[in-house]
Amino acid sequence: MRYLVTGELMKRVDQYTIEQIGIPSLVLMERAALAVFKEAVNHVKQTDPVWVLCGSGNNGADGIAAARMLHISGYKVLVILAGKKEKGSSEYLTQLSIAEKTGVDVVEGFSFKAVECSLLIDALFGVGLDREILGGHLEIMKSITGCRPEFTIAVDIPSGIHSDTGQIMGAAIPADVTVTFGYEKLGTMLYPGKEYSKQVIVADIGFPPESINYVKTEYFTFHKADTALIPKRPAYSNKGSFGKVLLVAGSKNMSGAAFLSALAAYRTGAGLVKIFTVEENREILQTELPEAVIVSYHSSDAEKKTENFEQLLIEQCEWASVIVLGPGLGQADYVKNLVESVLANAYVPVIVDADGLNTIASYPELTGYYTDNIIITPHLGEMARLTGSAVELIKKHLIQTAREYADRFGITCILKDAVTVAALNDQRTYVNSSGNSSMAKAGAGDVLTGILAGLLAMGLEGPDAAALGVWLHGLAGDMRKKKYGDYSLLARELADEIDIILKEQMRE
Ligand SMILES: NC(=O)C1=CN([C@@H]2O[C@H](COP(=O)(O)OP(=O)(O)OC[C@H]3O[C@@H](n4cnc5c(N)ncnc54)[C@H](OP(=O)(O)O)[C@@H]3O)[C@@H](O)[C@H]2O)[C@@H](O)CC1
Ligand SMILES: [K+]
Repeated sequence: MRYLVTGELMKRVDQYTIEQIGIPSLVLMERAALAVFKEAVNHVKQTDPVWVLCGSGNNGADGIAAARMLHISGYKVLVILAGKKEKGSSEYLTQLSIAEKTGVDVVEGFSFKAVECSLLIDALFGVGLDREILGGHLEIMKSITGCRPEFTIAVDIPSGIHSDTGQIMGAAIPADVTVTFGYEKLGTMLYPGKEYSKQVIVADIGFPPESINYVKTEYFTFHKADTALIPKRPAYSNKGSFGKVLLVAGSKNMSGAAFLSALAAYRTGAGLVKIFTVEENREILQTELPEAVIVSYHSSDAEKKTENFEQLLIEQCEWASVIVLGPGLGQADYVKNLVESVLANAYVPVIVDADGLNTIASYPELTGYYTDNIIITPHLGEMARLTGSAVELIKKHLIQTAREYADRFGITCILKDAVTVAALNDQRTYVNSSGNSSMAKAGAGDVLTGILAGLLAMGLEGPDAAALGVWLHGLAGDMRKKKYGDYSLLARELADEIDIILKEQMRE
């Protein structure tokens, strides 16, 4: 697991380390600058022109220190100061004084045109950026990016990217590499900041582990080693040992979503998967996935809410150890009865997706059935319908939107986008770092619900299953992309990749 921080949390880590632990600010800064210097020398020769754009805060101070290291090592470096010197932080003034005494070339402002820059070190704004960039700062950013530096290293975070949301604050400087300090910032994990940051290197500059415990960040992501969280399968077991997944899914002419979700639940390790669907789907699903148990109903009975239908549905809910509600249900009138009955009769984890969510959006009173057993998996459009907010606004505030909705109802909300975030019902927030655009395909969401169901069926706790499921789903996409590229992925192949991930996991 990797901790992530907002700008504010990072400042508190700095502060704690400096004030409580006693490591001087300039010592941290020296290590930060050294990390930037080490990256810089990988990209230029001593004769290449290097520019270091510096703001007047501590991000700028990092930049000046890195410039001094390059200068002492014989590189051709020019420090460009933006903003007012006299407003500079004390570290900035110290670094500037050292740079001047060591003979570093320093200019104030930027007035040259059509000159070459082999490497730009961007130290204009770090986590201190807290408002829209205007005036002189905006001008200098435009002029410098207009010179098209061959390679850019961002110090801590690309200048102009908000460290909490990844949003562009008026303008931003795109980087080829971002050297960030201590912990990765949310702003480099979320789009468009993720794209501006490109490759992110997290440099250890000496923050002691207690500093992150002290600030108690709720944000985290996973990496490869975290697949170890997948429950082991003991030898002395049977199909009942690994949980029973009930999929309430599919409608007339829509069986694909139910199939994909069921397949993924089995591939992830569930012992038994049952699909509760309309009679019209019985044959096709039995043919496509004979391993699944099919229980069917007539939509007319669901519409009338007949006693037999209710009884049948209650029996399925009692049988299940986890329920998926929604894939391919459609939006016919009877679906409301179906969704309501499942929500009312389920006492196990329920993953609500797709038309399950659209139904709740159409009948908001159904949120009255939400319990801490509920995991919802909306994409942006579904989230917009649930909250009444515009997609564009949600996109800009992914974490905040998911968090607010999850907290309001005490549920887990997995908000799916190019970077999926999961506001867990134990207050932690997972920000996904796996996955790629080849997964933007029909059916990929159904595979996710199946993976989540499989993990829950095997006994993983709701919040852990939610985060791990999202991670595995993206990892499957990344593995597939490595083998076959960007374009041709089919959703079912994600389920096949899960198979390979689990096999590797067993080997380790
Ligand atoms: N010891 C430490 O603490 C360590 C810190 N480290 C480094 O420090 C960085 C954080 O430094 P920081 O807090 O000084 O803020 P920074 O990002 O440089 O911003 C500068 C100032 O810009 C201003 N400003 C904001 N928005 C603006 C706008 N739109 N347009 C114009 N001005 C604007 C605002 O000042 P204001 O104008 O509000 O007074 C703000 O204070 C961090 O990212 C890391 O690189 C590392 O070395 C590790 C050790
Ligand atoms: K920066």
